[in-house]
Amino acid sequence: MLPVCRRKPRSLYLTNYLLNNLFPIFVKLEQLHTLIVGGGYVGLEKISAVLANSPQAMVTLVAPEIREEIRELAASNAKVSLINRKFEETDLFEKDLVIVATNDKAENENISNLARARHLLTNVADTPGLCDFYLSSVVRKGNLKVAISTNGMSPTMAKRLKEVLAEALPDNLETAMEQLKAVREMLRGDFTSKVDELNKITSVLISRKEE
Ligand SMILES: C[C@@]1(CC(=O)O)C2=NC(=C\c3[nH]c(c(CCC(=O)O)c3CC(=O)O)Cc3[nH]c(c(CC(=O)O)c3CCC(=O)O)/C=C3\N/C(=C\2)[C@@H](CCC(=O)O)[C@]3(C)CC(=O)O)/[C@H]1CCC(=O)O
Ligand SMILES: NC(=O)c1ccc[n+]([C@@H]2O[C@H](COP(=O)([O-])OP(=O)(O)OC[C@H]3O[C@@H](n4cnc5c(N)ncnc54)[C@H](O)[C@@H]3O)[C@@H](O)[C@H]2O)c1
Repeated sequence: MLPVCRRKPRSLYLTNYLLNNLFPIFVKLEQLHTLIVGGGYVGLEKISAVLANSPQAMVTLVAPEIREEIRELAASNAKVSLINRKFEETDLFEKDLVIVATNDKAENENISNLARARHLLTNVADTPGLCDFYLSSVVRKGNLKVAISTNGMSPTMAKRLKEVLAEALPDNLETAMEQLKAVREMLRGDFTSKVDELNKITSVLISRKEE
């Protein structure tokens, strides 16, 4: 009989990871303060991505010119503030994350250096080499969220894969997750026996090829 939980030796995972060293995390943006610098097309793309995932995120956006769509987002969201001028270093005070998206490459680098000196996690939209983190393409099915990155190689590929995965993942996953949550809360016993039980119940989800 196959064991319920058959993990590959860790070294095999490590060889696969060598190509892409990004560490994926899921961030609670409503507990942080995000600064976006730039209010053009890319500023709009980034604030839309932030709010689509974290509608309660606290966001400040600074730019001398701010697109109308961003103004509309801010008008309907009390946690979004707009500052209508060029970036100043004081904008970095009390921020946790910074997304830099002006159309001035040298200024983007300057802002990223100031942010880095303050140990702020920074994304510079036009320069992957200056980014501490990348935004990802996101597939959402209820509580399930799958984030995709191509290691900066092709955002278009990430966007397409999102569409493929959104279609491939079944819609009833939410019900399955709710039931598993209920089982998880009901299970008694030590941690190991709970993990064994949950793995047994979910083994039907994985169709393994017999070796
Ligand atoms: C996933 C997504 C998330 C989001 O932004 O929310 C995202 N870009 C998206 C779309 C997109 N961006 C671009 C195109 C045009 C076609 C193309 O170039 O492919 C399209 C496609 C489109 O819009 O259709 C242009 C582009 N993007 C970057 C550069 C600079 C460079 O590469 O040098 C340039 C060239 C600028 C120029 O030439 O002027 C850089 C980055 N873009 C990233 C994320 C990070 C890497 C993600 C990864 O690891 O895969 C990274 C490194 C930094 C970052 O921005 O965080 C979002 C998909 C949303 C969705 O799922 O619908
Ligand atoms: N990462 C991505 O997904 C991606 C996609 C496309 C383009 N880009 C790059 O992003 C950059 C911005 O593109 P865009 O289309 O948004 O440009 P845009 O011209 O539409 O907007 C530029 C914005 O930057 C603001 N700005 C300029 N100087 C500023 C300063 N000192 N302080 C604050 N704000 C300032 C302007 O007021 C304006 O709001 C370009 O360099 C482009 O190559 C990145």
